[in-house]
Amino acid sequence: MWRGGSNTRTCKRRFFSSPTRSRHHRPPYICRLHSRGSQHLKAMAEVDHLAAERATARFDVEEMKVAWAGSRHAVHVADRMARLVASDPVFRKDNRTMLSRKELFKDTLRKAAHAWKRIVELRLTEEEADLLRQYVDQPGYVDLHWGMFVPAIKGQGTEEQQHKWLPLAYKFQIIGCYAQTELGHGSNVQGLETTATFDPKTDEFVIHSPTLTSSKWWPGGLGKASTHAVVYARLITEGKDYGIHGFIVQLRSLEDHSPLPGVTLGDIGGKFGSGAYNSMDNGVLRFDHVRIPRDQMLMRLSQVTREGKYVHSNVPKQLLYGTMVYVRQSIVADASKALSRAVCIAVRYSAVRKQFGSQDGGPETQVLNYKTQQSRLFPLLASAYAFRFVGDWLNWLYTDVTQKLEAKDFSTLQEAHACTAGLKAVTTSVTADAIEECRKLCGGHGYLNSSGLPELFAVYVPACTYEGDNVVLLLQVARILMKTVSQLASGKQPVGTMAYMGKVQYLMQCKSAVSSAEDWLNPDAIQEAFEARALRMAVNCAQNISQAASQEEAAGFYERSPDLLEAAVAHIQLIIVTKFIEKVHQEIPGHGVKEQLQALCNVYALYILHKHLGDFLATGCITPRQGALANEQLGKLYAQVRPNAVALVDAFNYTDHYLGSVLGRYDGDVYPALYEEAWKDPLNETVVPEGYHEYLRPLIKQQQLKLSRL
Ligand SMILES: CCCCCCCCCCC/C=C/C(=O)SCCNC(=O)CCNC(=O)[C@H](O)C(C)(C)COP(=O)(O)OP(=O)(O)OC[C@H]1O[C@@H](n2cnc3c(N)ncnc32)[C@H](O)[C@@H]1OP(=O)(O)O
Ligand SMILES: Cc1cc2nc3c(=O)[nH]c(=O)nc-3n(C[C@H](O)[C@H](O)[C@H](O)COP(=O)(O)OP(=O)(O)OC[C@H]3O[C@@H](n4cnc5c(N)ncnc54)[C@H](O)[C@@H]3O)c2cc1C
Repeated sequence: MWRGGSNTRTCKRRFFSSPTRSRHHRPPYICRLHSRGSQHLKAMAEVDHLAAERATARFDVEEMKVAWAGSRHAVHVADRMARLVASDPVFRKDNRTMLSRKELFKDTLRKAAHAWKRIVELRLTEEEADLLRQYVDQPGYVDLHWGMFVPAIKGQGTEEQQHKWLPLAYKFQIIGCYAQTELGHGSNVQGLETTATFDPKTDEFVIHSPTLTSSKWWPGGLGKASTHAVVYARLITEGKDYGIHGFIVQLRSLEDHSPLPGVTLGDIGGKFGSGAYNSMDNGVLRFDHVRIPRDQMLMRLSQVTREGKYVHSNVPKQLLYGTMVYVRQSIVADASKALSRAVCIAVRYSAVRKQFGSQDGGPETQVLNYKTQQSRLFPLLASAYAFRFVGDWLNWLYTDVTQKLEAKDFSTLQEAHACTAGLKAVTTSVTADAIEECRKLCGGHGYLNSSGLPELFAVYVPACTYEGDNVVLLLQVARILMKTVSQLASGKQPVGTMAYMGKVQYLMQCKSAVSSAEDWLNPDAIQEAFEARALRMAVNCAQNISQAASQEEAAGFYERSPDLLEAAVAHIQLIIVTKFIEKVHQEIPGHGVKEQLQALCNVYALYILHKHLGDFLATGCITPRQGALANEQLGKLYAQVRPNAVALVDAFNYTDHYLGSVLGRYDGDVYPALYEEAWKDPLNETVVPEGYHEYLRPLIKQQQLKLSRL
């Protein structure tokens, strides 16, 4: 209903199975040991500046790739699609930040059309096509077409409507977007102002923008590309306002792309950063009494009859928000991709970059060997893995809930909302901050566009806002937490990710048994501390709300909202830690793979504990001494991660094309690439800059003249 270091054996398989593979898929250093193809390998090894790093890895990188991707099949498909994109000149993106907005938009249209052509020519499956688009790596109208327009019709359209509209969308005979947000309201969906008034005389809805603030504002793909939109508007029939509903509205002519009568359309203007999200035509849309047939109201959840009678099916009205739930779930999966890209760049570059001599006057130190660099970078590496696994779990939850909804079982709707909203908020906030941290970890060169990090940040950071502002979403989680706490007294057993709250008697008074740094390696110790912290924070909030506002619960919630945010974050961090622990408990094949994931899981959990030590201490879950022991163990774990760091990012299996970073190159040959890249800047097209004769020469001459007069 809602739908919308490697061993030689693996090296041999990789290398000889694919002799034409591109530079960024060079086999690991250890492959040099293999006799066949040794000349080729030797030539490559000469430029593999990270070879020594790869040789220190204590696990099977190929098997880690499988653990990361989810299956051998997933590695294989991703590898094929990534190489297909990387080898196609139309998909080049190294010049993107130097294009004007118009050039960039046209380039996006060209890439989207070419991607579609390749998808059709090669008869790619849906999975392959999704991956291909992902590796093209340029935000554009297709994201909204496939990511929101199609899912909205699938989730909210009747079978008849799906039958009519989906084939058109699947073949790109129409291009659609998701037009919900308005100039005046985004977070508050119930506050939207656009109206859809039923006219029984003509059996049509009249779509209208009554005020400036009711202009649709932000929808991606709306500005220039879309021919259709799912428009959210207040349904008015028989003089009554029935609130927000979805409607399929044609916006542009299918002949010449001009706006239809009564429709005003445009792009809302340039956005943060060069290149970046400016490839997307986020748009503005106004309606002046535009008429659409009645059957273009999405009628799966509720209907308007020919006579104008409103009928609501016997389903929760929140199903209207199903497309957002679907996309929030995808955004969580996407967070681990963005974070792992940034971390891959920062880890490789930190292994290449050297600063200051060693104590004994020997060679300079790799910056990756500085403990401060490790303590900033390795938690981010661990977070990338943590988000990857929680994203997989969330995808499972989403599929499970969808199946239940099909069977009219709505019991897990709240769980799906809380998990998608909360995980979307936490993973995107952490990822956005982490990309910026990776930029700083790369020093000055990280600030160059050619590092890939400024653009990655600029593209990623709106994820904290779109599909629900993160604060607004965390407050939704907090509300559900407060509801759950209030139900504990009545003996109602919480379920799903809230089940731990059922252990309230124990968790409210338990004391951690940790007495040595190693004790923090015990997953039960970690789990208990995180559960106790989350529950105690939630219970404290609930108590404060009831004490602070004896008159109104809503007023108390409002007063305590900053604390509630923190309680929601604690609950979501518990989910991430729990899912990572569960993952590590599974059977994981490959030499050393499980051990590495275990270490990363501990890094993730103990880093969060260290960062939020105040919460753990204030709620009395652990003592200051136990907090210090956790930090001590964290230091030991960083030392354990260090020799594996480069191989752990190699396991993401990203091509140099996808990374788009001279600092993150697979071969680590950073300096020639940086040097070469600089000369490509349009400013270097002429030796003497444009403007010299107008502005520089007269200035210099004027000063010279003044001096000569002295
Ligand atoms: C690899 C691919 C990756 C991504 C591909 C896609 C590309 C993405 C590009 C980005 C495009 C961006 C698109 C957009 O931004 S679209 C617009 C998104 N807008 C929002 O997210 C708006 C946020 N606001 C809301 O969701 C709601 O207004 C809000 C939930 C905040 C409040 O809603 P409302 O006022 O109606 O409700 P209440 O708070 O009073 O809650 C009432 C009850 O409903 C429950 N609830 C709320 N939401 C949901 C839901 N989604 N599902 C289920 N239940 C929900 C809530 O818990 C309350 O329950 P109770 O009554 O039991 O308390
Ligand atoms: C790049 C991008 C792409 C987008 N694409 C689309 C799209 O395709 N389709 C579409 O319909 N929309 C789209 N949007 C719009 C997006 O969904 C909204 O911007 C988003 O939901 C946030 O709403 P807002 O802008 O109204 O923020 P506001 O709600 O105005 O937020 C402003 C501030 O107020 C705070 N705030 C708001 N309410 C509360 C509250 N109750 N309690 C505490 N604090 C609060 C927020 O935390 C924030 O700090 C896009 C936005 C961006 C940036």
